[in-house]
Amino acid sequence: YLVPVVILIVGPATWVEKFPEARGTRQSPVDIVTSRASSGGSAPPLVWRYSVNHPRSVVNPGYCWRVDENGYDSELRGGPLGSDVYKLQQWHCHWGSVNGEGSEHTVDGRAFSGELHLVHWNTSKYNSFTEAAGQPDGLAVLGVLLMVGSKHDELDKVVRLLPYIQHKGDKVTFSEPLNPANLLPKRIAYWTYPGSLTTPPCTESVTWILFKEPVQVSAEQVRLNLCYYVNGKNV
Ligand SMILES: CC#CCNS(=O)(=O)c1cc(S(N)(=O)=O)ccc1C(=O)O
Ligand SMILES: [Zn+2]
Repeated sequence: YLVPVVILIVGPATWVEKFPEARGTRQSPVDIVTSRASSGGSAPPLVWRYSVNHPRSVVNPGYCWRVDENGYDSELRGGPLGSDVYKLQQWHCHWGSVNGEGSEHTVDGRAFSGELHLVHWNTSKYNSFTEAAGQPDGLAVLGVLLMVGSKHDELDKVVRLLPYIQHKGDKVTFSEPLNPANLLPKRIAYWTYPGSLTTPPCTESVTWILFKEPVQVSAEQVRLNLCYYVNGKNV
């Protein structure tokens, strides 16, 4: 008695069929092999400024949760970004289906419980986020590795809203003051490399800046993210 087996192959292995960029030469994420990283030499300091008191929207785009900055002003400059100034467009989080895995980047083969991405676009050279997202120097993404530890109060301003965006396309707007700078680690040492979006269209338009120091989130905050992921609600 043969049981019909249907194997649905989705995910990175099939992306190249629909998104040719996915077979490029600067694809992300990568494993950071720390022994092969060169020192930053005389790169200028990386500096950022974010607006705090403006309405933001939390959206369920289907691959995690995303906070839109709604065009309010901000600046990221210096470090590997040359003389260009970048502006924060959105920030989002990647979680795994079980604790202890879920980050996109790994460090010496080690995965973390999640990874926060703050997506900025080059306002010195381009007129819109969409235009910048198609250019090799168009985007700069700050990556923050997440590990289980103490509760993260700033991130909790978003995590507590997740029950209201349980399905793909759901959106909730909030006005509580929030400073994205508080999502970053205290020690700002980072690895940087030219890469791509980690999900389709996998465009090779991202200067990745991944902070070395993980940030702690509580087990409950991981569980809250997982429960929506595990129940197939794609948050
Ligand atoms: C036009 C265009 C575009 C890409 N948008 S994004 O850069 O916010 C992004 C960035 C990333 S990531 N993980 O590379 O930062 C993932 C997903 C998205 C997305 O919303 O599609
Ligand atoms: Zn991301």
